Amino acid sequence: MTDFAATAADLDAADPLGHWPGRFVPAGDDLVAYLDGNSLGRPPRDLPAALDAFVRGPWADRLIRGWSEGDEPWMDWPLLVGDELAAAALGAAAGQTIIADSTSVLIYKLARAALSLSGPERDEIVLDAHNFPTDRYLLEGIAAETGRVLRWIETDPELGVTPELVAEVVGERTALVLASHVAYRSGYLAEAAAITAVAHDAGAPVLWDCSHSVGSVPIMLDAWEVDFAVGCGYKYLNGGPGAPAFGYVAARHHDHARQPLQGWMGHAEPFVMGPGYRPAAGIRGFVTGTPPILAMVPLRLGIGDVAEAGIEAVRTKSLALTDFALSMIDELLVPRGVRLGSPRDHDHRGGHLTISRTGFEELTPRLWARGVIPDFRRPDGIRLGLSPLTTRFAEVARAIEVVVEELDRV
Ligand SMILES: Cc1ncc(COP(=O)(O)O)c(C=O)c1O
Ligand SMILES: Nc1c(O)cccc1C(=O)C[C@H](N)C(=O)O
Repeated sequence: MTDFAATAADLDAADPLGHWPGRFVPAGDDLVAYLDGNSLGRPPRDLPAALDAFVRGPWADRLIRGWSEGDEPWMDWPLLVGDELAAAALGAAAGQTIIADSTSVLIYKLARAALSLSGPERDEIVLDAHNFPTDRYLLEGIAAETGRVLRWIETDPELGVTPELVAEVVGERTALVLASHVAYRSGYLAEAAAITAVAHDAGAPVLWDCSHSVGSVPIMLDAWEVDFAVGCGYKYLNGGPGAPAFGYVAARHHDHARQPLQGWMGHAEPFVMGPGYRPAAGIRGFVTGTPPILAMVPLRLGIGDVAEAGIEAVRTKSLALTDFALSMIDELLVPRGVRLGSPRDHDHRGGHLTISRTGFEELTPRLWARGVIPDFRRPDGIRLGLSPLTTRFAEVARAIEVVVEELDRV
């Protein structure tokens, strides 16, 4: 039998990103393994000082003048921090990304903006039947609001969207395709460039939900000719609970796509406070209300961390972590009746793995009680989220050993 603890120690010792977990605030002594950084990332050690500096500096001193004065007036932050993320992790040129709102709100805004590009003859919204609930629910509402219908991509829940499946359902009635770059359950990594091309061949724009890839898997929005994209700030970007999301709109759509939440901060002249709405030029027209500046302080740190580590190095570590977990799953869990619900090949594997077995719903609280923190996704999946900057191989080894111990106890 393989000595996985020893292998993990070797992998940690040789890991070029091995110092990164030490740059995050340590958890209490009862935490054995945190395998949920794909749901909520960890706080960087520098964060308390950064928050303190922001509160005492720009906020306390500058007060309302902070919006318009200083090196980086807060009015600029949605675009400024958006550009920092675009450079670090999105493969997008400046001027196309904002930080604002939640992912759900940005899905609404950008899906409606995408639909504003076509006429009523394009009456179908194409989406993955197994996409994250908020994506499905939002588009259900948008379809009802705009007199369109949903057309489902019938994905295998243990895989995800493929160019072939998308090609089967798009056509001259397609107004929009929405899909997740990495599937929230299976971790399937979609071929974003190929799927975008399939949608474009049918004359439809694509909105990518990159919540489970941003900060973990390299994204090339410009090169893939993506139209719209969104993603969470609190997962691999470690922006903290409820961190604002990012929204990307390709420059070619700025003059044509209209988003529906016409707030004063997206107005061409917000402080004129005039009678009618006139969108600001460029990506600023996709901002709605006052930007969550305080919440961008941790997000900026997280984006800076990804930039410093390098997204390619992050991806290399991510694949090494999932490779290692897979070797343990195959040797220790498959013989105990566990099934892998995630793709094996690197080209289609995101940053997390799902393992399935009846009884996992009851097992999850027992793992949490022992300080091993993955999450459970119905009907029978335990999701092992392996966030490259914060997860050690030793944690993976210990977590899977605890799963084995708990399975053997039953
Ligand atoms: C694919 C995907 N989209 C969106 C969200 C969340 O959106 P929000 O932050 O608005 O809750 C999540 C996770 O919660 C997700 O996994
Ligand atoms: N966003 C979450 C939240 O606000 C509370 C608890 C969990 C979450 C999640 O991140 C769910 C997650 N997007 C998922 O992939 O299941």
